[in-house]
Amino acid sequence: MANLHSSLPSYERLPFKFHFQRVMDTVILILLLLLLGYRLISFTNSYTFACFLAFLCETWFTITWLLTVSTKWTPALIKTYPERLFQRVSESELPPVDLFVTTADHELEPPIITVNTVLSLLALDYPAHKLACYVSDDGCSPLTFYALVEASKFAKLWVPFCKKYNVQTRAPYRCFSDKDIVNSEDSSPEFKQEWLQMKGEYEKLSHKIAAVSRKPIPFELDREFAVFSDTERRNHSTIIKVIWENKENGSDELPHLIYISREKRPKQPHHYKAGAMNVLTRVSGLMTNAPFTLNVDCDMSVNNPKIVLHALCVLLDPKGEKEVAFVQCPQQFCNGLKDDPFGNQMVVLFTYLGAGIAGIQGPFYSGTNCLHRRKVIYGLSSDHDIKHGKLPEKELLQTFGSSIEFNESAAEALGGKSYSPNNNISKSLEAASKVAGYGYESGTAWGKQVGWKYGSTAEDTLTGLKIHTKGWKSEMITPEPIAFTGSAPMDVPSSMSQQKRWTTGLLEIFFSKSSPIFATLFGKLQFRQCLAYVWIMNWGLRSVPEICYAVLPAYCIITNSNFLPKDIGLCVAATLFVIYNIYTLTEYYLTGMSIRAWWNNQRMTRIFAMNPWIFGFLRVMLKLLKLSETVFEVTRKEQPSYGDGDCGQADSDAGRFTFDESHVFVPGTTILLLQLIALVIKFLGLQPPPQSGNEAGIGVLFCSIYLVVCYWPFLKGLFGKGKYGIPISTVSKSAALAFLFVHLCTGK
Ligand SMILES: O=c1ccn([C@@H]2O[C@H](COP(=O)(O)OP(=O)(O)O[C@H]3O[C@H](CO)[C@@H](O)[C@H](O)[C@H]3O)[C@@H](O)[C@H]2O)c(=O)[nH]1
Ligand SMILES: [Mn+2]
Repeated sequence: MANLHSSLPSYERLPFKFHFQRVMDTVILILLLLLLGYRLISFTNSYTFACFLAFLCETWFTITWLLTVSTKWTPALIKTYPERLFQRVSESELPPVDLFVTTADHELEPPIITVNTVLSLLALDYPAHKLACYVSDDGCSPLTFYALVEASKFAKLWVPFCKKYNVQTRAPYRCFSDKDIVNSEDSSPEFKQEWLQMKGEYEKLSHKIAAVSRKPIPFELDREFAVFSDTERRNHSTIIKVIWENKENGSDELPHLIYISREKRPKQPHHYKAGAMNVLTRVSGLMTNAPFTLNVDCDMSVNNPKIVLHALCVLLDPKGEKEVAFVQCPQQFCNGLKDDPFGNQMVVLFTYLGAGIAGIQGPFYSGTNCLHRRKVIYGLSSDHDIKHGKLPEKELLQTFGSSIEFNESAAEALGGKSYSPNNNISKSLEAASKVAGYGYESGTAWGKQVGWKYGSTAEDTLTGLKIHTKGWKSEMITPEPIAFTGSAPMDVPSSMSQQKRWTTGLLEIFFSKSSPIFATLFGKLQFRQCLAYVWIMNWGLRSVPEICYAVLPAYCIITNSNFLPKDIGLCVAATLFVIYNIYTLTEYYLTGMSIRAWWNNQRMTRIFAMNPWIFGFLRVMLKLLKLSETVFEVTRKEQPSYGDGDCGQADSDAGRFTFDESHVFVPGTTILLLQLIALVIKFLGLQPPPQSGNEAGIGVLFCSIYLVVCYWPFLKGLFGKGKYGIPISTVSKSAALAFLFVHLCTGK
C-alpha cells in the first residue's frame, strides 16, 4: 500500500473547460469578424476617413480578442498533495529554501509593512534551520534595519506562539485584526491570554518603530548603526548585517535573518528591483546556497504557512523536477476596497486568463509570491546536461564574475543535488560584501543570461519569459487558504503609475531581442504561450486605437459625419456591444463580484487604456528613439493600522477618485472635454449640414454619452476640490488640446 501511495504524483494538472466562456468568446469573435467584413464591403460605395480609422481600430480590437480567446481556451487547475510528498521525502530530507524580500524606500514602503512580511516568513511551517530570510533594502535605511532588529526580538515570541497554536495568519497585523480568532468559542483561555500578550508585544514593537521614524536615529549611541552614519541613499558601500543566525542548527529555532543594502554609486546603473534580486541571489548563494528560493515584495505576507510544502509538491515531484522551473502563486489583495473602485484587484482577470495561461506553458512570473529553482536562475535550460562541478573554471568566471567562493557555490547549485543546509553565514561576510558591490557584474552574464534580467521595468515578466524560452514550464498553485496576500494600490494616482510602469516594461520587452515572437521562432516558447505574452504586452499598443476610437464620436458630432456602419452593420455593432457587456457581467457574477464591481472595472479598463497605457507607449517610443531611459517608480504602500477592517483600511473616503498634478490625467480630461463640447454643439444645433446623407446619428450620440459615463469620475473631478479635483494645470492643458482639436475639425 505504501508503495502504491508513494508512486502517486504529489501534484496534478487538471485541465477543465469553461464551456459557456468558449461559446461566448467565439460568438464575440464571429461578430467582430462580421463587422470588419461589413466595413470592407461598404468601403466600395461609401468611404470616409472616419470609417477607415474606425475599421483600423476595430481590426486591432479583433486581434486583441483573438489573443484573449487563445489565452483563455484551455484552462487548467493545479492540485498539490503535501501528504503524498511526505510518502517520498522525510522531513529531514526536505531541501533548504532561501527567502528573499525587497524593499526600496522607507517612506513609500513603511518598515512596519516589511516587518510583517518578514515575520510571516520566519513563521513558515517548515524546519527553521532550512530557511534563511534575506532582506534587500534599496533605500539604505537605518530605520528599516532598526525595525528588522526589533522584529527579530519579537519573532522569538511570535514564531513559537504561531506554531504552538497553529495560528493561520502569521503576519501579526493581520492576525490581530481578525477578532474572530480570539472570540471564537473553540479557543482556549490559555490561547486567549497569550494572544492578548502577543498583541501587547506587537503594539510595543510598532510604537518603537513609529517613535524612531519620527526622529533621526542617534547613530553614535549604537555601534550597530554606525555604518549608516555617512551613507546617502544612492551613494554608499555595501552593508550586510546578520541580524539573527541559527547557530544551533535547530529546527525549532528561528531561521537566519540577514539585512543587505547593496553598494550604490551616483550615476551607476543599479537596475532597480532586478539588480536587487541578483545581489540577493549571490549573497544567499555564498551563505546558504539553497536549491530553491522564494521571493516576495515587502508588502506580500504569507497567508498559508504551508505554502513552501505545497510548492515543493511540484518542484520535487519526479515530473516537476524535469519540467517545472518555478511555481507562482497568484497575487491577491487583502485591502480590497468594496466593489474594486479602481479596477486594480484583478480578480476576474486572474480567474479566467490566469487559469487559461496555467493550461498552456504556465503562468508568467509576476515578481512576487514565487518559488524558483536556483539552477534555473543560473541559466540552466530544461534539457541541461551539467554534471556536478563540470563547468570549466574560465566559463564560470565569465558567467558569474570574479568571486571564487561564489563560483564554487554556483557550480554546486548547477550540478549538485546537495540538499543539506550550508551554514557559512558569518564566515562569508567578506565574500558577500564583494558580490554585492556595484562593479561586480560588469563583464559578466548577470542580468543577461543569468539572474533577473535587465532592460525592462517589468523585470519579472522578462525573467519568466527567458525561462519559458529555454523550454521550462511553470505552474500556478492556489492552495486553500490562498498563499499570500498583499496590498493593492489604494488610490488612483498610485494605480495609474503602476499601470504606466507595467505597460512600459511589457512593451519594452515586446520591442527587444527578447520579444516573445523571436522566442517562439528561435527558442522553445510554445506558440500559444507566445500569444499569451503578446496579449499582455499589447496593453501599451492598444492605447492608440482606444484613444482614436474615443475621439471619433466627438469628431463625428462636431463635423456631422458618421463612423459607425449602417443598416445590418449597425445591428452587428449594437449586438456586439450588448453581448459583450452581458458576457463580462456574467463573468463577474460567476466569480462572486457585484454589478458595481463589474461597472467599475469596465470603466477603469477604458481609463487605464487611454491614460497610463498611452504614456507607457510613448515612453517606450522615446526609449527606442534613444531619447530617454525608463525608470521604475515604486508604488506607495499604505501603513497598516490593525484593529479596523481586514488589512487595516477604514477610510470613509477610500474609493473616491483622487487626482494629482501628473500628466497621466491629461488624455482622459481632454477626451471628456471633447465629448462635452460635441454634446453642447449637438444640443445647440450648431452642427454643420451633413455630407451626402452621412450625418451623425443616434449611434454616434450614444457612443459619446457612453464615454461621458465612463469618465464620470473625471467629470466630478472638474468640479472637485483639493485632491478630489483635477488640477487647474491639467484642465488648462486639456482644454487647450480640446479647442485645438475642434479648431482643426471645423476650420474655425
Ligand atoms: O529599485 C527598486 C525598486 C523596487 N524594488 C522593490 O520591488 C518591489 C515591487 O515594487 P512595487 O512598487 O511594489 O511594484 P508593484 O507594481 O506592486 O510590483 C509588481 O510589478 C513589479 C514589476 O513592475 C514586480 O517587480 C513586482 O514583483 C510586482 O508585484 C517592492 O518590494 C520594491 O521594494 C526594489 O527592491 N528596488
Ligand atoms: Mn507592490
